[in-house]
Parts: sequence; structure tokens; C-alpha cells
Amino acid sequence: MSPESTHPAPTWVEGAAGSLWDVDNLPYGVFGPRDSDEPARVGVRVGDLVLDLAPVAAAEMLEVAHVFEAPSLNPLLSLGRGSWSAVRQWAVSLLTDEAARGLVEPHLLPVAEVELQLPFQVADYVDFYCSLEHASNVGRIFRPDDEPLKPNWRHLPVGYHGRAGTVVVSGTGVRRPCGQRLTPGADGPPQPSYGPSTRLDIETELGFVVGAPTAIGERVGTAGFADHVFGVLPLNDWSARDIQAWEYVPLGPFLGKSFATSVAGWVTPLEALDAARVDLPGQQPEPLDYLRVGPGAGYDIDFEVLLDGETVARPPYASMYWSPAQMLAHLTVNGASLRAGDLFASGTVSGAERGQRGSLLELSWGGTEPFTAGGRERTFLEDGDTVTLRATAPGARGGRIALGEVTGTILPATG
Ligand SMILES: O=C(O)/C=C/C(=O)CC(=O)CC(=O)O
Ligand SMILES: [Ca+2]
Ligand SMILES: [Mg+2]
Repeated sequence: MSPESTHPAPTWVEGAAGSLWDVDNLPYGVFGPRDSDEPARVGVRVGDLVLDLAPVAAAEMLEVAHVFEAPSLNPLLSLGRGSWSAVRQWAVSLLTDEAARGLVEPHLLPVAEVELQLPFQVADYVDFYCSLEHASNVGRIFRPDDEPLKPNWRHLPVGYHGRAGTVVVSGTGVRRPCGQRLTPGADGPPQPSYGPSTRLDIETELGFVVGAPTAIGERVGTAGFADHVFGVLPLNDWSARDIQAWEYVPLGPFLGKSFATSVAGWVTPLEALDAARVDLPGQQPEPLDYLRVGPGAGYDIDFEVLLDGETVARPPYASMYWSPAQMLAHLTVNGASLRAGDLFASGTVSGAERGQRGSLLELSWGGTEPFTAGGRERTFLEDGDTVTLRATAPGARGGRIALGEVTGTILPATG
């Protein structure tokens, strides 16, 4: 490939060149104009604008034009890697070729004037546990008398099946869940009682969006990752730690996490992250053959966690122990099939330093070491708190690209 082909001409879109949303980014979302009954459809973001792809694709008589008219990315996801690359190249050429400007410009809308919807219909949702630092911290906090890591942890990416139907788009309010948790007994040991969670938390994660499906019985090896995964998005796996700590033995997370999972409205295509690929920090012992990966299996993505607008942590994705190709290989090694719209998440991203922890459980060490935000001591989430996750990564032009932002505000419990 010539150097020119990885560095397309500068875009003619004003304000986009050199920004976090330059043509080396181009994430996809599903949008509808604000305060309008127009059906939602697929758009691509460039600068502070959204390109409405359906009318442009129809005018150009693109074979796959119909996929942009859908109110979800699922038809595009089903097309597979060859078409994803072709569509991306087409979008880049529209936005860099002056000759296309007359056709394209009328279909650019300010981001501020559109409403993003859940970008795809979530088929199945799996959440992993891939950060060595996070798993070690949670082990120490939840199980202080045991080894922090269970014997399986370095041999496979541990995961659980989450709830696809409660994945919500950024901006959706998150209701404080009620449930069963241990509370102080009158005199004697703590007793189970029912009520609102008092230890509501966040989990800073990266979500992976599956496109190309497989049949039951088929496996996807680590080398098949880019053929099946369309793109990524920041994800907040809200967690009620009191409910979780009481219910999770021995089958794992259940109602403490199933009430809501928030995702960004923009899905960043995998190709936009080529320049962000890095080696994994190192795996000891060597995993089994079906989990082997080569160089460049990790991603250098910097997260930022904001609580009511103040930065409280900067978790580094490059520190993750297990790679997404390994998650997918493990997820399918028993022959479980994939569907377009499957979502799997990395698990909480936490680095080695205190300011790099991706959950409040870790930032406040189980509530015992409050951290400061907004001039106050904080532990878990309060009603009215707004949490925002942001992420950036190296882009193809030597600058940086932004991933979609995911935000949510805590609403008081009902009943
Ligand atoms: O170790 C535990 O008991 C619990 C772990 C988690 O809550 C983490 C989880 O959901 C996966 C992750 O986000 O890393
Ligand atoms: Ca999680
Ligand atoms: Mg969740």
C-alpha cells in the first residue's frame, strides 16, 4: 500500500481536518433530526457534522444503499468485512473529493441538531474481565482472605452473559436499582433486606460490536477477529456492588448489573483504530493454542472518567491483559454462534495507578478510602450524578481520533 493511500487528501468539510473527527475517524451512528418525526437512519460523523448517508448512496446508486435507510446498523453489520471497507473508502472519497462536494454538502447536519439512538439492535451481550489490575483490585476488596486472582484467570478471559435488552444509548437516565443486599442486623450479623442500592458504581469498558455472523458449531480463531468485529464503542457497565456482592456466589453477576448498560451512540470502525494497535503487556503463562495472538493484539486507547464534569480517572486500555481477539476466540470455542449485533465488552479498564482505576469501587477502595470530586469526599454514586466516559486513540494521520462519548445521569430509585 502506498503511503498516500493511508493518508487521504484533506477533507473539504470545514473544521474537520486535524480535529478528533477527521476523515481517519468516521464513526457510524443512527440519528434522527431533533424534534422531528423523520425516521431514524444511518449517518457518519465528520467534524461537528453528520453525513446522512441514505440520500447520497441512493443518488450514487450504491448497491448497498438500502442499509443506510434502516433505523439500526444491523443491516450494515451483516454485510461483512469486504463491504465495510468499501463503504468506508466510499465515505472517505466523498468527504475528500472536491467534485463530490455539491452532492454531499446538502446532506450534512450539525451534530447538535440530531438525536443519536441506540446504534444497533443488541443480539447477545457478554462482559469479560480482562484487566489484571481491575481483577486483582476487586479480588482484594470482595475476597480479602483469598488469592486476588482465581486459578483460571491467567488461562482464559473470564466472562459472563449480560442482559442485551437493557443496553441503552448515551444520555439515557439510569434508575437506581432496588434489590436484595446485606444490611446491618439489629444485633448480630448482617441480614438480607430489600431496597435501593447504596453502592451504585460505574465500570469503564470498551465494547466490541460483532457484524458477520457464524453458524452454530463454527469457531472464530484469533485470526478471524477483524472479519467478524465491525467496530468499538465506550461502554459503562453500571454495577450495584451491594446487590452484586450478595447474589454473585457461585454463578456470577446477575441483577447487580442487568438493570442498565450504557453505550456510546457512535461506533468507531475497527479500521480507524489500525494506528492504535500495540502489543499486549505480556501473558504468563502462555495461553492454550486457541488463544494465541501475535504482535499488535492490543489497543492504545486512553479513557477519561468524568463525575459531574470533573475528571476522576484516566484508565489506559493498553494495559489490558487479554485482547479482544482472544475474547472472541474464547466466546466461540465451544461452537456458540455469532449474530449481527452481538456485543462483547472488555471488562473494567484499570491501570496500575490509583488515578487509572475504572470503577468507583476501586477509586474508593470499597468505600473505605473516599476520593475528592467537586470539592467533596466521594465513594459511590449519588442521585443526580452524571458520569461521562470519553476516549481517544492515535489516528492514521499522526493526530488523535475520538471515540463516541457515553454519559448517563442517576435517577432516584422508585418503589
Ligand atoms: O470479581 C468479582 O466478583 C466481580 C467482578 C466484577 O464486577 C467485574 C465485572 O463485571 C467484569 C469487569 O467489568 O471487569
Ligand atoms: Ca463489567
Ligand atoms: Mg451492566
